Amino acid sequence: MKVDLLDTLRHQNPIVFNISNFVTVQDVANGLNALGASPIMSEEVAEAGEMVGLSSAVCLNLGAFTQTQVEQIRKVGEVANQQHKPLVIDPVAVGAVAYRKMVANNLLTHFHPDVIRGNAGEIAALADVDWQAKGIDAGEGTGDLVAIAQACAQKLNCVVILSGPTDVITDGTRVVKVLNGTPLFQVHVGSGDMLSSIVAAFCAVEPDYFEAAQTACLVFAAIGERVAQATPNLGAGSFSVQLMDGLQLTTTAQINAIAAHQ
Ligand SMILES: Nc1ncnc2c1ncn2[C@@H]1O[C@H](COP(=O)(O)OP(=O)(O)OP(=O)(O)O)[C@@H](O)[C@H]1O
Ligand SMILES: Cc1ncsc1CCO
Ligand SMILES: [Mg+2]
Repeated sequence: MKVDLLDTLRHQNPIVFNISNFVTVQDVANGLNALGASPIMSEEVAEAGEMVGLSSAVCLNLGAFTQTQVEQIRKVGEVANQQHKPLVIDPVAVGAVAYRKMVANNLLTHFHPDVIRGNAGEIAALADVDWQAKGIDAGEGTGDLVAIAQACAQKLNCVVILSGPTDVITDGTRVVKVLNGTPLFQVHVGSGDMLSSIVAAFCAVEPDYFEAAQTACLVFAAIGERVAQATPNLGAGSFSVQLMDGLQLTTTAQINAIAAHQ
């Protein structure tokens, strides 16, 4: 696990272009900025080419799109592929809303993502595995999470992160699990969106996207775990503030000291 990539990221300060959702856009911008990347957002299809051109990675969040935004998402994904910029997709709630799954599957015929990051309900839906997703949350299922993540990665020929209490990262064959984290992530809407954009930031500084994805998961989960441990009785509001501080201030040595992965 290349935790030192965090120092590279902070040194390079890569621009990450995000199409975010209106619910969590502030978290995504500030999370990236606090960690050491440079976020930029846009809702205008006419500037898609320039936006991708100035960025070192792109993250497309499918959290709350209109039909106009779907056109923009498709254009940005196509341009990212043409310009060989790393492309991360966050398929929010595709397991809970049939329309979203149809839109996501259609988008995936127009461009190829390098990494897909979702919870169990979302990754199961993209892999066509039976699962009871609950809105934006993972929901419940009985399937083997590693097998589901691998099936999704093989089907879509990309790296897949199936996040949750344990994050599963796979390229379809190799599998790494990140065991760090805190249940407080679940009481802050947008934890997943932040992680997806941070995955893109690591892909900007590490061309092996399997490595970039696992490092992003470890860094994010370990920082959350560390801030949760540091303050007893932390609640949802203070956790999100402490998490921002942690993203900015946590060192690679502090992450290495608690890193738990297999
Ligand atoms: N119970 C838990 N214990 C430890 N870490 C967790 C737990 N649940 C989620 N996480 C961590 O929270 C982060 C976000 O993952 P999660 O699977 O919750 O995304 P999500 O469902 O898309 O979230 P969101 O609704 O915020 O978009 C990951 O770093 C993951 O490791
Ligand atoms: C709550 C919510 N609804 C659509 S997107 C979103 C934020 C989590 O992605
Ligand atoms: Mg999510």
